[in-house]
Order: sequence, then structure tokens, then C-alpha cells
Amino acid sequence: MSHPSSLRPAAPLLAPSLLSADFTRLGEELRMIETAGAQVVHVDVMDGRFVPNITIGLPVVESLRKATALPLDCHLMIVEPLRYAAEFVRAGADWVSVHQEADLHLHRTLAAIRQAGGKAGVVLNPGTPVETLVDLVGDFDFVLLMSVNPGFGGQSFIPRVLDKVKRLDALRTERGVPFFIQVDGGVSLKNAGDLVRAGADCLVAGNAVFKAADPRIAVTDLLGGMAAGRRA
Ligand SMILES: O=C(CO)[C@@H](O)[C@H](O)COP(=O)(O)O
Repeated sequence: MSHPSSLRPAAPLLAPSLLSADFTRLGEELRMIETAGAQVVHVDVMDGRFVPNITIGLPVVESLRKATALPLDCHLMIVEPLRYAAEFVRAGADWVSVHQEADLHLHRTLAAIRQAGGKAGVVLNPGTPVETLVDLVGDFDFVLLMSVNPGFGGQSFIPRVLDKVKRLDALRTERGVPFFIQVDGGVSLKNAGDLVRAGADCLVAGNAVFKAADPRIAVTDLLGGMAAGRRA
């Protein structure tokens, strides 16, 4: 698949997921990933209903906003995301993504995120086909493909997402619409190059960064693996 360069960011982006960070030292963890070269901060918001876990909410996003200049990428794993999506933009999120499976009014929610000034993303669980998005192309800025079932960090990568990335990349090329493709779950050096080669533009990594022996080196290595995938 050839990629018209205008359809992809200049370089692939790494978004460390704070879910795997030390919550007692969030400010230091933010500075660490920023100085190591990560370009985006991924924030997992879970409500204990859409997924079986509860994490963080608006007040923490407001605090993160004060602590970093990097884009805050809030992945909402919540039911009825229309109720809160624009609130996250107002709290300081730059990107807000909502699950297609959680939203009966996805078109409206995406419009609300954009209207509040954010980049609007749709998230697809491993079992949701990318073809379900064909009638929304142009209404979102990015698609987040889950490569694990959402809810927890540290799970194993589901390789079938690679085919979904390729199909989404083909859709973007066919329509000539420059949305970017993000992948989240079990991302590591073992799959980062393949994901970027398939068409991914932004990789989320939790354990592969924060649970590494040296998280700074992990960021450098992941960025290197991703760049190699783009060159291939
Ligand atoms: O959204 C989620 C989990 O639901 C992710 O963002 C995880 O936090 C990624 O962690 P790793 O799989 O990379 O450890």
C-alpha cells in the first residue's frame, strides 16, 4: 500500500499510557516521557460500566493539563460518552476518543468534541469491524484500534489488528481523507514496526514504557522501531 504523505503525520507518534505509570509521581512520570521524546500523553478514562475497571476523571485531566505541554489524548471507556466528551476538552484534553460500541449517537458526539475544540476519535474494540466507520469518514480526526479488550494494561497483543490497520489505511487512501490511525494494547518493540508499516501513525504503550527497566530507553527504542517501520 502506498501512502500519500499528506494523509499521515510527518513521523509516527508514541503515546505512553499513564495507566501503567506510578500514580504517586504523575508529574515526574510526565516529565520523564516528555524529555525522552514521546510526543503525546495517553489518558485512560474508565467508568466501571463500559469496562470492568475505574480509573481517573476530569479533575486529574485538569491537573495533567497544568503539568505538561504535550497533547493530552483521553480515551473514554465510558457509557453514554456524549454526556462527558466535550467536558474533557474543556478540562484540557486535546484529543478525545469514544467507543463506537458505547455510543448510540456517535455522529453527534464527534461533532460535540470538535465544537469544543478537540480532535475527535472513534475507538473500535477488537471484535468491531473497521467497515462500520465508512459512513462517518470526514466526521472524525482519528481512529483508535484496540489490540486488547479494553479495561487493563499489560495484556497480550491481538495480532489480527494488523489486518484492521491495513483495511483502515486503504479506506483513508480510497477516500483521500487524512484521519490518523492509532493502536492501543500490548504494543511493544516486537510489533511496533509492523504496526507502522501497516499504516498506524500513533502507538499507545503502557507497560512497554513504564514497567521497563529503563523507561527512557524504552521510549527511545520504541520510537526507533516505529521509524524503521515507516522507512520499510
Ligand atoms: O486502553 C488501554 C487498556 O484498556 C490501554 O491504553 C492500556 O493502558 C495499554 O497498556 P499496555 O497494553 O500497553 O500495557
